[in-house]
Amino acid sequence: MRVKICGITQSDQAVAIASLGATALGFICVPTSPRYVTTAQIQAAVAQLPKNVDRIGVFANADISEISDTVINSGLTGVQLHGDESPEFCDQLRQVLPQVEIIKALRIRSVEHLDQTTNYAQYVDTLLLDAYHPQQLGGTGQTLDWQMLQQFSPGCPWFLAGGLTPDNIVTALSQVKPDGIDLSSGVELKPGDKDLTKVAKLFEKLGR
Ligand SMILES: O=C(O)c1ccccc1N[C@@H]1O[C@H](COP(=O)(O)O)[C@@H](O)[C@H]1O
Repeated sequence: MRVKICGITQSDQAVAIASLGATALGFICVPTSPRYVTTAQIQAAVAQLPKNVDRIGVFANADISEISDTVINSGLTGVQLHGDESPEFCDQLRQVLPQVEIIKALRIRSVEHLDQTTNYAQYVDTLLLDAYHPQQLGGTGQTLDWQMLQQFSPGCPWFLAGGLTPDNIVTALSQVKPDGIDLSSGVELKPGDKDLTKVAKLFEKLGR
């Protein structure tokens, strides 16, 4: 199972988290986020990472040229679209960045909202389900209703996100069978400052 730790702002923490076992690291490219990092900061972190660790840039309602410039200049291997991007937008982005993993994040309000995942499965590599928050786009620490996701099988690989922590991950994975998990605020001291003790506890709980 893939394990993505998101909201990395410091190169030394990126290296430490990769060596603890993360298979992907996420960098927030949304300027309003307290976890926002510049292209130069991503470049500095990425330069020190082993090649087998995926480097994902998180965007929300950015235009294709901005995403493409950031990917090319910082060495990202994937993009996570966390805003209101349409399936057509995902398809256009894929034409521009054919080698880059496209992850569409959907913020799920209720079981009915799960239906929209079918519109995206053919245009993206991976889906990511996050909890809905009326004011914030992500990094909220709010969990999804895991029971509602017991039968979830979108036709492409998917990440479970939203309020996951070392303390609730075993319960979450006893109910849901995603291809990957994504954690941010649940392994932080404060926004953008990862707690390496919590990250180590996560991998211990995962039996790795
Ligand atoms: O973390 C942020 O600040 C952020 C800002 C804008 C879009 C997405 C963001 N984070 C993503 O939110 C989910 C869940 O985070 P949490 O575990 O509930 O704290 C995660 O995928 C982050 O990539």
